[in-house]
Amino acid sequence: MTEHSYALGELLVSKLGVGRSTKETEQLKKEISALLSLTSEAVLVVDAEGQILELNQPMCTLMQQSRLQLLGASLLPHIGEQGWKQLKRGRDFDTVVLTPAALPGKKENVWKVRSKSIYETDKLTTMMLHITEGPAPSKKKLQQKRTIYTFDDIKGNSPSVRAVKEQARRIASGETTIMIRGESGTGKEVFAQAIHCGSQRHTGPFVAINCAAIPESLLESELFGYEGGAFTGAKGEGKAGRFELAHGGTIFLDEIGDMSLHLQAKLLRVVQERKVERVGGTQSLDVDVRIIAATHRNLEKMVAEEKFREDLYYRLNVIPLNIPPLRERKDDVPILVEYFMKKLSLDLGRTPKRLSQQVLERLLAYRWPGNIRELENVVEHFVQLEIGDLVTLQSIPLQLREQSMGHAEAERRAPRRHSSESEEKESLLQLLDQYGRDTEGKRQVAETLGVSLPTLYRKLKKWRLK
Ligand SMILES: Nc1ncnc2c1ncn2[C@@H]1O[C@H](COP(=O)(O)OP(=O)(O)OP(=O)(O)O)[C@@H](O)[C@H]1O
Repeated sequence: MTEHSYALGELLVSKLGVGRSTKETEQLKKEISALLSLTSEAVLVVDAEGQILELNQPMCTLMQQSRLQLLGASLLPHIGEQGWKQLKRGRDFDTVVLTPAALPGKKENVWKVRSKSIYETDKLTTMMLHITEGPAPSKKKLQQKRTIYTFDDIKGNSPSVRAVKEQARRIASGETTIMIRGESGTGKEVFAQAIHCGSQRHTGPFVAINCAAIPESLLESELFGYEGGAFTGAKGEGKAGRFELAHGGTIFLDEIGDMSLHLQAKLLRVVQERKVERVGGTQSLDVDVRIIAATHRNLEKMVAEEKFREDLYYRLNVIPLNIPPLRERKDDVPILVEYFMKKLSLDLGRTPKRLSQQVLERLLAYRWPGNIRELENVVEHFVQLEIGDLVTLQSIPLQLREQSMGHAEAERRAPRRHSSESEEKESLLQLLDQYGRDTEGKRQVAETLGVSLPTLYRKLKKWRLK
């Protein structure tokens, strides 16, 4: 036992030892100290105000302070007022996930705290806390658990979103092919999922494929499957394509405008006949699928330039659904912020934070080139990195600091905007200027926009910004 652990919280014993003789108190002191030193788990005792009465060495290591510094100090600076309230609200042995005040090099970690409270005539006197530290669950992990979106999950109250939701609800129950148009991150896949859920096919599979994210050479076999031995590296037993996998359900063909003319021809056959032929195969398989396609590209222009087949365009564009970009429905920003704040805080075991008026104004003035996906990322940044309860201008991400402009300025610039495509180029240029054009800069731009690095490179190539 160390010299310090003998000190064993004079404070603790002075509380627990009330009414005992000095000898008994001394004995109790030693026993508690010995007990805590026996475990390699981090354990802490606090009083009803959060003052640290006793703790063991593993707890000191976790808090990165010496025992002398911690004894008698308050726990509140380490877990925040909100964290303390959460703990006091929790029931005995519940696990409460708290964000510790940033410890050097451990910004992303959380504390899982189990507690046992001691009362004296209904009044809380002491709390025993057992703490384990671990990484916060990643957003990716949480998204893997994500269930499929329904219309109720599509947030936003602006007239344009209400209208498109209403239109989507009406067409969901049919079998018609749908073309969803909208910039990256506006929620095209979210709408496609909601339509699937609102259709007769909701018990069948929803299969999505991003035609821009998969190299041309692999896309064909991904979509249509292949027979064993069709090419070098092909699995012996062959593989079903996404169309086969979507049998009885819905297939979502994202970024359809990025498909090569060769594959467009193959796709046309499936769209017309609902039959697929695996690569290297000779038989046609019937597939019962509803097709929802999506793109952010100007397909009409592509058809005029003979980059997209006209016949396929008409086959796919039976019912067009246009999702407006976020900058055209700024009324939705506060609603979406609140929604993501609640959802991500819950997912990540954090306490929801409020936004200062200035931060809200910045969010409203920003142009959101990455749309709702970017907004979700910004809110996640607040949840993960802001320690206090209030998000202030100091903790907003870089792109909001430098790119946003006042309302008046935004209004003044609005009429000069061109098509959404050249908007995209302009936004990319701004972000590249901001983060730099080296690999790290590009990685940050991709993260800001919520797209993968290959997608960003594709966009840069498209706009000759490489
Ligand atoms: N109306 C909405 N309500 C709630 N969340 C939304 C809404 N729209 C989009 N999202 C969120 O934004 C994220 C991006 O949406 P989605 O993947 O559907 O965009 P997209 O338009 O298909 O993008 P891309 O073209 O880049 O594939 C989703 O993960 C979802 O969390």
